Amino acid sequence: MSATLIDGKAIAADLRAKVAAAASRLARDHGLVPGLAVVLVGEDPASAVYVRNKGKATVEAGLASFEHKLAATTSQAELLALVSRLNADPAVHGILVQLPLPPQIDAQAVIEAIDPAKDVDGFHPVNAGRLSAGLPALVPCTPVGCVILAKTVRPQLAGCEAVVVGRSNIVGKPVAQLLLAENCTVTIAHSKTRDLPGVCWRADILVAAVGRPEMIRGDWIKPGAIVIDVGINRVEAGEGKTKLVGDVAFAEAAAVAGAITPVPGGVGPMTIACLLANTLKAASMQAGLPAPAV
Ligand SMILES: Nc1nc2c(c(=O)[nH]1)N[C@@H](CN(C=O)c1ccc(C(=O)N[C@@H](CCC(=O)O)C(=O)O)cc1)CN2
Repeated sequence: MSATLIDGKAIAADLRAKVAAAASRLARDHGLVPGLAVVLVGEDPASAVYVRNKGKATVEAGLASFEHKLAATTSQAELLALVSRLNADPAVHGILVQLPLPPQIDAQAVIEAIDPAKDVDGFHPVNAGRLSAGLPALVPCTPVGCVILAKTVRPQLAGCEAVVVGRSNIVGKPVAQLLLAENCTVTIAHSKTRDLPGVCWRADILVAAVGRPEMIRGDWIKPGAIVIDVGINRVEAGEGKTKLVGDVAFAEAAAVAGAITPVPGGVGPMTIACLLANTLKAASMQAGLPAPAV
């Protein structure tokens, strides 16, 4: 392996510590304790772990955590009623409904029911629109984490060729917008892209957010590129065991890239750290205070 390993766990810990320090100043100077409500519907084991980790990280950063666990049979109307109560609750500054949701619930309707000012996931069309217009917004956590990680290697991204593989509303599109805001030349590639290896090979910064285990091979990567792997795929590891792999074939890619994020321990931990930062920002904005720099 010749690439520098980008240590998402350490960078996320540093961001969480900065959020905790800013939260403590907010409480001391303004008596304001940012509150984050996380809603879990159903018993998906991975989602339950993520929600538990979010609650723990929230409390550790000195923020208030409100957890709502609903049965897998919860109706859309029941979930919308809870969102409406959280929108009206002054102790709740951020609302996150864990995805995926059970099939009887229309996730987009739920996202659109969240007050955009409390939308710490940054998924509401108002926030998505503001991001694409270059206006201040609550920005999705995983994409912000990707850009922070890339900038630890190359603080000035202006002029870089960036290729984002994946066009989801949650990662692909917002990360492309953020890279554009950094003055990168951005290509969004997807399942219908012709010559995907050739497109990836153009990238100084390659963001893989396609959700297919180890799809991006080492010989698709330009020597020296920064590779940010958003994929978290659980695959068979033999003898009845499983392991997590990203969307990038790590060992192959690490032999040619300049820097690369591992899975686990890369982008994943940044998602929760950026969620805390968004909650702090949302609480400050709702109180008419400037967003603390973290
Ligand atoms: N409402 C939302 N739902 C989901 C989001 C989101 O941002 N908002 N993202 C993902 C899940 N997610 C947070 O919710 C998340 C995923 C992964 C990690 C993480 O730290 N992963 C570790 C590995 C964890 C493991 O062992 O399984 C890592 O990559 O090191 C944190 C948060 C979908 N839903």
